[in-house]
Amino acid sequence: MTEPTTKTQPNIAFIGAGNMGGAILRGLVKQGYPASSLMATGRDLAGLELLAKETGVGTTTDNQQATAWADLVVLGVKPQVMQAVCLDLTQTVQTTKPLLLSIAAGITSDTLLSWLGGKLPLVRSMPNTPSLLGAGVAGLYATPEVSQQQRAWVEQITQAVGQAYWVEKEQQLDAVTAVSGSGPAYYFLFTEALAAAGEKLGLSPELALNLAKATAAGAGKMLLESQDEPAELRRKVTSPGGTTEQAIHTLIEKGLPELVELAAQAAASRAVELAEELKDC
Ligand SMILES: NC(=O)C1=CN([C@@H]2O[C@H](COP(=O)(O)OP(=O)(O)OC[C@H]3O[C@@H](n4cnc5c(N)ncnc54)[C@H](OP(=O)(O)O)[C@@H]3O)[C@@H](O)[C@H]2O)C=CC1
Ligand SMILES: O=C(O)[C@@H]1CCC=N1
Repeated sequence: MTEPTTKTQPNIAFIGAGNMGGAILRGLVKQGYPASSLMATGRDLAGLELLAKETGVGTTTDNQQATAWADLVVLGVKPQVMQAVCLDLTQTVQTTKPLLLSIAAGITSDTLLSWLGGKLPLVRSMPNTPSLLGAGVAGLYATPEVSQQQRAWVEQITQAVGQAYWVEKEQQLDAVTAVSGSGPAYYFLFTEALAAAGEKLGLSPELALNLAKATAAGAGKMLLESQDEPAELRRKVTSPGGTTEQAIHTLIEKGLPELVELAAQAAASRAVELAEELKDC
């Protein structure tokens, strides 16, 4: 067995560097993480070449080779291919005992470890794509085998691309998925809908989209930077008897809060379903 390393900047292999894994990897490179300590794998050689050119990281189609080199292995493939990827890595990880970091929705640590051949230090993370811009947020859950040093690695990497929050119970990651993992898509949908509404009110498509996008970005910045709670920020836009009041009244009367709750419940339920579907496939 390899001795646990005390490195402060571990070698990190991304097994799959697509939308999410690629966002974290690019975020790390932007934050100055040494490219020589990063490696990405995939099946598409041309895509890997482009990634290597853009970021300077090492690339390979050989998952075992990347895993054997790494102190920390990010499992960044889709849930549906995770089992095959893990089974192929069993011997390597049981020999070198790296820290595993799964970003897959749903799949539990028990299932992942059963595919990886038994006990290993494993963290499950639920990140989101704004990580690409250093504006991500992730929920993290660690299995008992994860050392303090390994927790520190995960925090360092996660905080290089955004905020990191540990959860006590693994199940809570499904709620994190429903709120922040999938969440960017909800805000994008709202922006699309607001832009479409602007068009219907007579704006050009370009202007309507620019207004909706800039408003989402400005509101997001206020949410992060203001001392006020969201409800207070909303109150400050809402003049009594004014225009906002009418819009907010319509959104609430037509059930936006209930709709959001239903959507989040659907996402969390899907995470549970995915875990069940994939457990024995
Ligand atoms: N997208 C998101 O917003 C979020 C996604 N996640 C999770 O991240 C994971 C990946 O999702 P996402 O990034 O969207 O998916 P993508 O399809 O964008 O990325 C998956 C990557 O895996 C690579 N891949 C597929 N098979 C293999 C293999 N056998 N060996 C190595 N690499 C492989 C693909 O590259 P190639 O085609 O070259 O093989 C691809 O780049 C999922 O488990 C998802 O639940 C979590 C939070 C947010
Ligand atoms: O849609 C998905 O399943 C993944 C997980 C969270 C965001 N994207």
